[in-house]
Amino acid sequence: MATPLVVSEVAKSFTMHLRDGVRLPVVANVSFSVKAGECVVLGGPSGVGKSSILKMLYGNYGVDEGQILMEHDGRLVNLAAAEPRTVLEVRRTTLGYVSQFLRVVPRVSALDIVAEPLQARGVVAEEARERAAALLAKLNLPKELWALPPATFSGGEQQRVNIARGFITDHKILLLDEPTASLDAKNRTVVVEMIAGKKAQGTALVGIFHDAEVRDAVADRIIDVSEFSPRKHAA
Ligand SMILES: Nc1ncnc2c1ncn2[C@@H]1O[C@H](COP(=O)(O)OP(=O)(O)OP(=O)(O)O)[C@@H](O)[C@H]1O
Repeated sequence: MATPLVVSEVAKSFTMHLRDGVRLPVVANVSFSVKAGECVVLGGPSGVGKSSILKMLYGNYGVDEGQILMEHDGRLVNLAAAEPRTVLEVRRTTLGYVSQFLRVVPRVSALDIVAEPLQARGVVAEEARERAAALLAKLNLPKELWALPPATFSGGEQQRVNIARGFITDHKILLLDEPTASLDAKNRTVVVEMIAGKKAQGTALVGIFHDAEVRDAVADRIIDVSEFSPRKHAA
């Protein structure tokens, strides 16, 4: 499909249960679409709702109104209304996510953490590990770390393991939450190249990048999330 992701009139507010159920509107009328091979960056000031939109797109946050349409397995799925089982199925094969921080699994090596999403899609262990090793090498993770669980790694080392895990599959839609925040200039450049590679393969990307240089290097379009501020719509 030429447009793998269509977001239509999505609205979200948080209910503060510890404050007498006060409702805090965050975004309203969020509408945009992302074409195959395009990288859309969510911009705007701190607290405007960028991460909340990304979490709704991944199905981590519920959606009050609107639709999040994704082409999955030859059909259209509205992730905003999908059953948890469907959300998990879409995540396995269509929708990838690189979070800001690695979720460390005790006793599992960096190499196996990176190889796991491929094995979950049926690739044999040896090939999955080879591809994981190639990505870790590309991201300059020292080889002596590959067999170790990343719990003791530095912030930038953990982030590179996380990026490798998110980029190893060929998901058609990839969400990136500040993937370069803890990286040095050399590795930021590697990630910019990896994003360009995904675009060339036809992946639709949505990301948050606070680093202006990275943002300008990867973005085809920047959406100012202030446009979706409920206060703006009420005015
Ligand atoms: N789980 C939550 N419960 C209550 N309020 C939340 C929750 N998540 C986010 N918010 C609120 O929603 C608003 C938007 O937060 P969000 O993290 O989406 O902003 P952001 O644009 O990503 O900010 P930043 O650039 O600082 O990361 C903020 O006012 C925040 O306090």
